[in-house]
This record gives sequence, C-alpha cells and structure tokens, in this order.
Amino acid sequence: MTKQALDSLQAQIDLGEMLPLMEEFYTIQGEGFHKGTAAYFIRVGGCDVGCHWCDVKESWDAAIHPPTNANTIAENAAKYSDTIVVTGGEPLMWDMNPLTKKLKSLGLTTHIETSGAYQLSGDWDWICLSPKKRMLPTQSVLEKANELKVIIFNKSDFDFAEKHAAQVGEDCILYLQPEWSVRDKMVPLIVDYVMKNPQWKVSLQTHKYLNIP
Ligand SMILES: C[S@@+](CC[C@H](N)C(=O)[O-])C[C@H]1O[C@@H](n2cnc3c(N)ncnc32)[C@H](O)[C@@H]1O
Ligand SMILES: Nc1nc2[nH]cc(C(=O)O)c2c(=O)[nH]1
Ligand code: SF4
Ligand SMILES: [Mg+2]
Repeated sequence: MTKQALDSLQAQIDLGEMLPLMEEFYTIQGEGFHKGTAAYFIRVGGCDVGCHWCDVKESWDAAIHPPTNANTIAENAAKYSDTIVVTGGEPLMWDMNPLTKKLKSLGLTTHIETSGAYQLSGDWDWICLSPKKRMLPTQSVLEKANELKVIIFNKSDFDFAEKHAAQVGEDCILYLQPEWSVRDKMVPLIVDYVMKNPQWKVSLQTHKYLNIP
C-alpha cells in the first residue's frame, strides 16, 4: 500500500468507518439478561485491558484482524437477525457511531458487550458492562449500563462487584458470572452470595454448556 492509501485507511479507522473485524456468527446469546435469545454477533478485534483469564485472547491484537467497512458489516448482519451483539476485543476502543448508525437505519436492535474501559460511543438498545480491575470503567458507560455483569474469579471479586453496583443506575440489572476455568469452585460461592444478596442474579456462559459459539 502507498503511504497515501495507508493514511486514508487509518483516517477511516479513526472515524470508525472501518473496523478490525475478527469474526461474525449467528448464535444464541449465552450470557446475562438476553441469554437464550438468537442474535448475530460481531466480534471487533483489539483489546489492551489484559484480563489473564480472557476467553478470546486471539482478539487482542487489532493488527491481525482485517479492517472492514462498518456499513458492509451492518448490511451483512441484517441478513441473519434483528438482534445484533457487538463484542470483542473491546469494541469501545473504536468509534461505534458509524456501525450503530447503519444498524439502526436497517431497523436492527443493537447490543454491546463492553468492559467500559473507554468512552461510550454508538447508539445502543442494550449495554452490558463487565468491569475489569486492570482498567476501570468510565462514567459514560457506568451511567448508561442496562446490565452489570461481574466475573467472579476469586472471593475479592464480590467486593469489586458491590463497588460497581453502587456506581450504576437504579434500573441496572446485576449479575455475577463465574470465570469459566474456576466455575466448579466459584458457583457454590455465587449461589450462596445471591441467596443472601438477592439484588444480584446468577449468569452462566450457557453457550459453553450448549457447545455453540
Ligand atoms: C470476551 S469479552 C468481550 C467484550 C469486552 N471486552 C468485555 O470484557 O466485556 C465478552 C464477555 O465475556 C466475559 N468473559 C471473558 N472471559 C471469560 C471467562 N474466562 N469466564 C467468564 N466470562 C468471561 C467478559 O467479562 C465479557 O462479559
Ligand atoms: N453465545 C455467546 N454468547 C455470548 N455472550 C457474550 C459473548 C461474548 O464473547 O461477548 C458471547 C459469545 O461469545 N457467545
Ligand atoms: S476486556 Fe474483554 S476482551 Fe479484553 S481481555 Fe478482558 S475479557 Fe478479554
Ligand atoms: Mg464469549
């Protein structure tokens, strides 16, 4: 590519008109409030949060995922489902306005899975915030989150969950989700916690039990 072409591509990436697309798939939302609902997933590459237990580390390096036109991604997604889940990687590393503008213009419902580590962009019908210790969520995401889904890897994560529950809106639905590799150890603690603190609900990665993407 010429320098001019590279600069133009970078400008489109900066505007969110092009996004590093890792994968797309039609499946069942496995987690949280919308679990059990058919949805088309768009997985955008790039994440620098660095969770040691992340189940999609292949997403982290944006450079290995092809820059793809946001309008093209949206038009393709519309063929599969009315419900579109944008995930990553960390989708809010990129300007989500062009992608969600096109998804909304096609009449689709937009959901995001985010750590909230970056400023909120995009037009969302549902925001799932899963905060991370290594990079705390911004106020912009905390105040708009529809669900708070905290991953429980060890006992200290219950305190982390409460700290974030105190920062989200009143109607935000609260979930505790076991980290997959320690689920046998953490599920009994989560069950006990939710019975004692019924403002919380249990979320499981049901797609992993169903053996679907
Ligand atoms: C891979 S992340 C991508 C979106 C965004 N970066 C985030 O962390 O919310 C999608 C969801 O999977 C959760 N997750 C990732 N690895 C997990 C694991 N090993 N066990 C349980 N949940 C996990 C995240 O907390 C997040 O809710
Ligand atoms: N089925 C299914 N449901 C999911 N909910 C959140 C996911 C994600 O990786 O963001 C995910 C995923 O990867 N697969
Ligand atoms: S923020 Fe999300 S994508 Fe990034 S490392 Fe953590 S779980 Fe993985
Ligand atoms: Mg996943």
